[in-house]
Amino acid sequence: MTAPSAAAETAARPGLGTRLLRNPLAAGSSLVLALVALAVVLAPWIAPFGPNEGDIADAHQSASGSHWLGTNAIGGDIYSNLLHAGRYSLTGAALTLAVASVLGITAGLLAGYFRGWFENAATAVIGLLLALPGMIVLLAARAAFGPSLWTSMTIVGILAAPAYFWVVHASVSAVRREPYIDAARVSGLSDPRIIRRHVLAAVRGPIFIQTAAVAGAAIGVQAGLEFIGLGDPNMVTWGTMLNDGFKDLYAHPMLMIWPSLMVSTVCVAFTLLGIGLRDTTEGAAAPRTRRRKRPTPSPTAARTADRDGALLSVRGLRIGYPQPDGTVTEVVRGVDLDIARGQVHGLVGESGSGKTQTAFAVLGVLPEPGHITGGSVLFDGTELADAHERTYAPLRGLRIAYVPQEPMSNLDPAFTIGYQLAEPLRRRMGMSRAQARTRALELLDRVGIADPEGTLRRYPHEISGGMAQRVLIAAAVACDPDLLIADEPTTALDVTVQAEVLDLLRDLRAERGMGVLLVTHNLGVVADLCDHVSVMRAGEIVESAPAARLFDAPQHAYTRELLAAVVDDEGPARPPLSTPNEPVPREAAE
Ligand SMILES: Nc1ncnc2c1ncn2[C@@H]1O[C@H](COP(=O)(O)OP(=O)(O)OP(=O)(O)O)[C@@H](O)[C@H]1O
Repeated sequence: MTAPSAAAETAARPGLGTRLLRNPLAAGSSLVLALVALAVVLAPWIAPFGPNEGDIADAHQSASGSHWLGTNAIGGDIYSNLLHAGRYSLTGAALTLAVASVLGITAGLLAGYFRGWFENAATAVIGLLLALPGMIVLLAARAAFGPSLWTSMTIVGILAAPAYFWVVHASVSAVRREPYIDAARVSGLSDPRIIRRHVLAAVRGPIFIQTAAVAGAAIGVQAGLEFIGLGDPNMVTWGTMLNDGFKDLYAHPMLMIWPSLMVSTVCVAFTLLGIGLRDTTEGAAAPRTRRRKRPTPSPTAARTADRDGALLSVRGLRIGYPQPDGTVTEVVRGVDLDIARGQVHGLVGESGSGKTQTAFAVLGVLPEPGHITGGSVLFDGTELADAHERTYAPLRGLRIAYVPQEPMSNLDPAFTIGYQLAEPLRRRMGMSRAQARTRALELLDRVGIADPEGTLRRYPHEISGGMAQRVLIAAAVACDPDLLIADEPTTALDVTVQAEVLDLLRDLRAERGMGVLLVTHNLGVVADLCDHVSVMRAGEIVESAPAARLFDAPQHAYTRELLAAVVDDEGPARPPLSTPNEPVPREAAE
């Protein structure tokens, strides 16, 4: 990750409101909608006449000083009627929006985030709604409940819910795999909070755009329904005005033109607002798409006693992925490892050897449908291998922390660094806003960030990769964890920053006495930091030894192969890539 320019480092991203105002489409359409809304809200005060108030003797008058837009067939003032009608038309559209958004957004969020049976049930119901012939339903409702604007618009809202559902479901399905969502979960935040703060923030752009589209459609549909006579004839709306005007279309075309103009203006303004919103929100808080392992609870394993006082003791860990043909592919096969307090245990091996899967099993965030098929993961006396989320709740983010591989992807682009550091401190440690801020400043200072105050105010795209990794380390150690799991914490960084981050981890380990599980493919990093090393290949640990011994006298042929690849004056290099997942006999050492 290269550092952005200084300008980019200090540039503050304007808020959504400011960006909207800078977009001509969004600003212009918002202005038109605001004026219309203001005029209809103030109708009782600014309209010279009440709704349909008039004298039959004044019927069909042309525009004049007393009737600015003329009068209708019963002498009602058209200008006043337009304003009064707008109240009902806009309220009806708001009702449709409320019903559609509450149903569609809630169902889309829950189905996209939790999946499972709710997703199946929700998609079935949504499919059913899409299959319903809307007009028949509205006609049936009119027959059953009589002419009612509110009933019609509620039904239109229910029928419009799928529009929200699909947009939100698709966005949540994409964002739920983002590392920053995993990171939020690993830091101990609850699902409702992650949905509210991180998922909703990432999908709000599509929701805004959809809202503008549904609002415009609701106004149009409502006018159309009333125009064909499905509305309440006692209520003045733009649709009923169209219906009245149609009766005198040829003799008095203006009776139709004025309400048509209002309906068209509002619909077009909503559509343009949607386009402006799309231009404004896209690329701002849009999630980066990168498929990565996803969290899920883990099942099955035997309970055992605490082993030799180790902080973390893994025995015979097996992880499998069910296949469509009913078999289970095991990607980790019988891993044993122990980590004492204050010890850095390196887990090395080629890409795909199962290092990250092992780390995720300890964290209880294996991606679906992966699960632990055997073995035990004992953390400070608590068995985690078949643990429920309740068991993890007091551990993840508090006693077991995680530093991920790609710093940028693990920070939520929609929130400032300060918010992302302070939120877990407030939620998990019960700190006040001021205390969390002070602690966040201390942490940023501790991890070597030169301008903690400024950094707190920045968004992830305004800091460099090295700073982002420091921020994530600060977040991980914020709650003074007993065990830190760092997955390739320096891979995404350039060499100088790598060295600094390793120094930082070494210092923090010494200060806090944390046990550290360091997942890496880089033997240089292992040599620099680890007390003990386990070498993984094809889902198995082929050699495990104190670091000094492993480097001096490697026992296994594969370890020697790895070491041979890094004996280079240039420094550490990637280990060789043997065939992944090829089973290696444990006794293959020469
Ligand atoms: N979601 C998944 N579904 C099925 N198999 C998976 C999934 N995630 C990982 N695997 C498989 O598990 C094996 C181990 O993957 P893992 O990510 O633990 O490797 P790793 O040693 O951490 O590699 P790297 O250094 O490249 O991250 C690989 O063969 C991989 O294909």
